Amino acid sequence: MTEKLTDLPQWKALEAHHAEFDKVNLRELFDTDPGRAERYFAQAGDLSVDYSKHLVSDETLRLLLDLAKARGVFELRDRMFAGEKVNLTEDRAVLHVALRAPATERIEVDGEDVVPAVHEVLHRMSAFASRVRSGEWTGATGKRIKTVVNIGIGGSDLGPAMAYEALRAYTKRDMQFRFVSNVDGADLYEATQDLDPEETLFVVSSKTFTTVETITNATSAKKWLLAGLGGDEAAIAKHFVAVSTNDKAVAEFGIDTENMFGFWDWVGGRYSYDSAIGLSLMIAIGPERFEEMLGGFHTVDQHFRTAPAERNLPLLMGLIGLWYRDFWDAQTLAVLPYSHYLSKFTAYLQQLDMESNGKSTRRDGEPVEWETGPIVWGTPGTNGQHAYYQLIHQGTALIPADFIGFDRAIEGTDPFGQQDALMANFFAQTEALAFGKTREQVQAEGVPAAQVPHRTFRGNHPTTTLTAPRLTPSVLGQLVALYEHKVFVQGAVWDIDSFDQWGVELGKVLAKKIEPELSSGGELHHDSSTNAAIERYRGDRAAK
Ligand SMILES: O=P(O)(O)OC[C@H]1O[C@](O)(CO)[C@@H](O)[C@@H]1O
Repeated sequence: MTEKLTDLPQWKALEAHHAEFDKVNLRELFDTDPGRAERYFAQAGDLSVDYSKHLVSDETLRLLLDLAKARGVFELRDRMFAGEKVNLTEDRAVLHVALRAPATERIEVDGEDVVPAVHEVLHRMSAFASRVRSGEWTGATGKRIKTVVNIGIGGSDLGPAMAYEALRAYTKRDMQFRFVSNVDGADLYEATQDLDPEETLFVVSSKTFTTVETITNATSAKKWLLAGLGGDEAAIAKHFVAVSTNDKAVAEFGIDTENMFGFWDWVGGRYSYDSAIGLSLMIAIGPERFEEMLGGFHTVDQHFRTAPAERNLPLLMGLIGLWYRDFWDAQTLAVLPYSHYLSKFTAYLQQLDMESNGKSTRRDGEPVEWETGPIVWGTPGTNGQHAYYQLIHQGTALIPADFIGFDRAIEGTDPFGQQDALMANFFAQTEALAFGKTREQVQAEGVPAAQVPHRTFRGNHPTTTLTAPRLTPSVLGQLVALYEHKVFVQGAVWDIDSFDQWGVELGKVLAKKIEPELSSGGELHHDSSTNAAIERYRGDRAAK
């Protein structure tokens, strides 16, 4: 059994440090330390991170790094990279890093080098994507494919959907890409109602190929296709491909395993969009761009693996997040990208972070006695500024926030030159959050006395300023890898298994039980609230 986190001297030192530090504010920290912005700055690949607007000092960082060392974060990192089974509860290796390893690298799982298989699948994906893009791959009636519909959910949807949106400027504009995830029939209906089945390709993405939502949507999509193509079952082979680790279930569903792109149980769903799960994305941006993206991931993998602790960005970001979560009782983390293309980035991070670190059981099965993963939320700036930033500035909660911005717009996407207006807000917000506006400053502006308290900003709200020259496929890969490894660092310190997700099971099992009850009219055996809610539903359902 590992030593309890809160019993460690390093933890206790941080508690004592926090008690002292609590009284310090960012104004003072900057006033008394002119070198702060320069010192609290690190880079990984194209990513620059200024963490000086955090409630940390040299001492805080030293103590946090001590904690990481005491917790064996580096050892666990090395074991992950070496293909050891660090996903304890599922007895699996955790090797998303192998998905972006160059062909020259060797990474073994159970004595077998997995890198050649990764590249073999990438080659098949590239060949297929190129055929669809060029029109060489046609539908059953000989028409070229104009729309690709990805059917998947969770990691089999959020990753490709987020990355498609992020890299939209690099996509093949004479094709359309849609992402269907919700078992609500409206999702598939809206995605297909204006499509021609002859020109539509479905990519059914599911690691397990048993996920109810995905199989339900894929079954309905098959009906839609067959209805549109005169019921010719042979057409399925030209309009359906699968991405999965489960070839048996793919074959049973009726998709030829020749048209299946595989991956492996050592790729977690939320860590999978750089595997074959990214097939629809690869069709959209092309194999070369996809490769650039993988290169970006790899750059940050290497950084995480080799950069010294004091400059190691995933480590620093993970530890600073933990500082707020465990010592300042900050319950949430806002991730605020100043890029319209990153509109789905925070939703993607929600699964990455919350499904990984939303745990309360230690690796040895005992309950944790400290806080674990934060609630991750946020939408792109500047929209959020006109909605919920009020609470960040003047509410009562402490909300650390990651601000993500770019020095230049993607070529051709800002024809009227609005990038400075966007980024002025980016810089303004982190400045306002950190330093606020004192009562004296407000008074000096001649504000009526009654309004002064309302127009005062206490400041001292911590933010990370993360920038890159431009949003490219490589930079997207770098960003995602940064957050993947940050989540890893936190899970390692918290002593939880960041790679299982048992918490999603109970609801799934109950839904399976309840679905037939909704139409059967039989006796119900739930609690009184659930029974009554189902009865009301049955009544309304019968009335329609
Ligand atoms: O790819 P699959 O097997 O359909 O799973 C989809 C998602 O469902 C989950 O298992 C959660 O229910 C996620 O971890 C996963 O990304």
